Amino acid sequence: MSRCLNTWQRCSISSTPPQRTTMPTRSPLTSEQRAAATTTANRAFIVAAPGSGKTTVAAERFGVIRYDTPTDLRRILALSFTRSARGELAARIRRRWGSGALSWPHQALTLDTLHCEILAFLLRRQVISWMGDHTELTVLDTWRGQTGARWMSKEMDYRRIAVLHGTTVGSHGVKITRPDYNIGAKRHFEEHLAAGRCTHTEVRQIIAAVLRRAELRMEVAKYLTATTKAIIVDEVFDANELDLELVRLAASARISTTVIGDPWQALYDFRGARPELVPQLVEHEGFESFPVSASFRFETPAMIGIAELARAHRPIALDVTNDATECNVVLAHRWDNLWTGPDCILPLSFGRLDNQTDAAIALLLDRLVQGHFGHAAIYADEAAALLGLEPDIVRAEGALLGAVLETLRPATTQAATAAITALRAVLRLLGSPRQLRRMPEAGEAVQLDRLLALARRMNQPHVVAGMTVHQAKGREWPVVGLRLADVEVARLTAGLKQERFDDRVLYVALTRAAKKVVRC
Ligand SMILES: Nc1ncnc2c1ncn2[C@@H]1O[C@H](COP(=O)(O)OP(=O)(O)OP(=O)(O)O)[C@@H](O)[C@H]1O
Repeated sequence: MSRCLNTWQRCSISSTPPQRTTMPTRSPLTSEQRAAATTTANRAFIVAAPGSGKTTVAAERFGVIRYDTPTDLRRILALSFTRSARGELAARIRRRWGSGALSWPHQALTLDTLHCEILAFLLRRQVISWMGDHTELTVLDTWRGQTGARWMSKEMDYRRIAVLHGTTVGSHGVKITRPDYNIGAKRHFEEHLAAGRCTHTEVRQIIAAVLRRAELRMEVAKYLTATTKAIIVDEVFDANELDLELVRLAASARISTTVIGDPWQALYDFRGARPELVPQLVEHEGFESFPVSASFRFETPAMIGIAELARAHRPIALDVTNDATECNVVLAHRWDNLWTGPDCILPLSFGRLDNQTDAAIALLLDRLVQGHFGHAAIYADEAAALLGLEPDIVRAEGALLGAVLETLRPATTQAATAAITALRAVLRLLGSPRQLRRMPEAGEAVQLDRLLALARRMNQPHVVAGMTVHQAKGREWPVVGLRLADVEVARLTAGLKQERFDDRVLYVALTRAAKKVVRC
């Protein structure tokens, strides 16, 4: 759960100006990278191949604009689409320019956080009003677990969406277009709104409605112009229509606007990414283009060749390894593809948490992942939240989960059944208000399989981390293993096409390796 803060006061230019720090020395960039990072163009479009330094250039440009105009005290905003991408961009900015680079008012944000910030400003200023006159909202990632929420997949189902009636936020029923956790009953939905509670989806719906109305759009433009000198949007091909509309607004408000991306790496279809709209935006708004072509990631002729073949839509055949531990990481499109692989692959998640037993087993996985790799499993915090637990407390009491893992070690069905009983007791000890209910037979079989999969991995001398391509985006390793379904092998043989989503996933997977990519 994230609290939507009203950041107007924090961002107001009338508040304390940021500390001026000495500009650090810049690292060597290629002439293409330098031209892109230092351009004085007010609208810049940096289009680049994988490993050619998009994030490097984004971080460089952040500091160039931040430190080269000391008289303008408005913020520089580095924007990306997911928390992990935002984290990577912020880390690169700090590494390049020091931690002061992101001191107030300068920020690295997700687009979703920017939407929340704009909404909070509009509510504070009473440009629009929320049910119950809330000016601060609790913005959830999902409706899941909230009163009235259920999984909706049938086209005949209606879900509630947030709309603007005049300048007041209300709700409306619409048919389901994609399956998700939603609220169908007007009463439940509006009770949440009246309590100041919504998800990022409702925030996006309201901001989209605001931007469609000229007088309200003008208020957003005024807010952004008053607070923001420049925006730098990394991975712009992951933007949805609303994100692109905000970019358009910033550019037309004369805010320095830099967008950076590679059309081959657009992966966020589930968030409504519209990569095909980026060229139109760039052309209509008169962005100056800066290609960045030389790749620094690929250290071997084999990797340079694979990246070239992929972009040229030519067939690719990968070597197969029988020993996945020679890889630094193993990637797959879906979590299931990793769990059906060799036991030396330890995937960092089982995927979506559908019930409390899923969540409890995810905590066991977290304990195992922490032990092997020294960091959390993916969705571990969500698992704790679903069980009504604080992630820090779960981690502090890790020995309890460690003991449950030990009961699993014999890797038998009896051991797995005993582990579930032990897990119930541990959740009670940790203070979980939830109880693991008995599941239907099919569900229980899935959970026992998961526990046995954990047990087999506990008994491996070496394990290698497995993650999905979405998690790996923006990152790199020396040797990368891929778990491919037959249909994906066929796609590689046929030659990848940029306009196919599944092919772009394969492209991102192939291009994470510096030295070698193999099938395993
Ligand atoms: N001019 C340069 N000289 C040396 N190394 C560089 C240079 N520019 C980038 N690199 C290195 O190349 C690697 C890839 O850079 P970066 O991650 O910025 O590329 P990217 O285009 O964002 O990658 P991708 O989109 O494929 O994730 C990094 O290890 C980075 O440090």
